[in-house]
Amino acid sequence: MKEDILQTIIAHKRREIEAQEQAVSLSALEALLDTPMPGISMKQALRQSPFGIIAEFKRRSPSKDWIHRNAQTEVIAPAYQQAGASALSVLTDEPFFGGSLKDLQSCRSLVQLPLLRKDFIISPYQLFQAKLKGADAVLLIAACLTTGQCKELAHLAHELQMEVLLEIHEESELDHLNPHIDMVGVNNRHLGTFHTDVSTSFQLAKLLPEELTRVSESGLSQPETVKQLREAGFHGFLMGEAFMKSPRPGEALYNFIQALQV
Ligand SMILES: O=P(O)(O)OC[C@@H](O)[C@@H](O)c1c[nH]c2ccccc12
Repeated sequence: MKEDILQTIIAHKRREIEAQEQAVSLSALEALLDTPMPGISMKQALRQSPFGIIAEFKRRSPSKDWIHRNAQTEVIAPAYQQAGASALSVLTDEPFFGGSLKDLQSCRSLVQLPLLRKDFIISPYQLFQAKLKGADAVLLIAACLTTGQCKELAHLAHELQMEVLLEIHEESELDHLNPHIDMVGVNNRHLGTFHTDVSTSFQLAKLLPEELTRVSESGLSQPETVKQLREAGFHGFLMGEAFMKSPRPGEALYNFIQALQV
């Protein structure tokens, strides 16, 4: 039987949060935060850009292993901004993606773009961490949450002045939509099996609510595909590996944006 990697990651995540909470309690974390101030709007940035690329900082993944082992935020984040990214997605999961909250915090000090905390968020604790480290938006993955949990977390994210990107992979997960969702992302990769197919986005496009900012995620590498997705109604395009596998991800993004213009 194929092991479902998502279950493994979530089990790990629960233990990780438990340990973190033991070191610094939720109320201690809350006390560190003054009245939350609005962040930089990711949905606005995506709507305003003719390109809408959300460039991801990702060192490794369970499906590809190491993509860019020694990647440094100090080099890549400013280069992404310079190249024309609309927002940055920063993986903060350590064991499976080689990221950290430090990476997020570092990116905050380096760029003025909206930052998405990309992790497997299952607890309010992680939302406080995200805000404290400078996130403007958080990812909530429908496959990891009940509709009730999703609503509670999205509501808290808004209270903390962060926007919410809800990730879905199939039509049935649209039941996770609630009034606190700002953006809906269609992940072309199934998180359990890693199978990636861009037609997932094209198929779900017609079912996504008009008022939400729409993002297509994963497995994107061709400018032509991104152009077609835009025509299908998407505003944002979350891309990691296509750039990170290059020794100079900023340059790879620059070239990609050039190609979108022809
Ligand atoms: O590297 P890619 O194929 O361009 O994919 C980026 C991003 O969509 C992917 O990293 C991702 C989408 N949803 C996730 C949830 C958790 C971790 C990672 C992801």
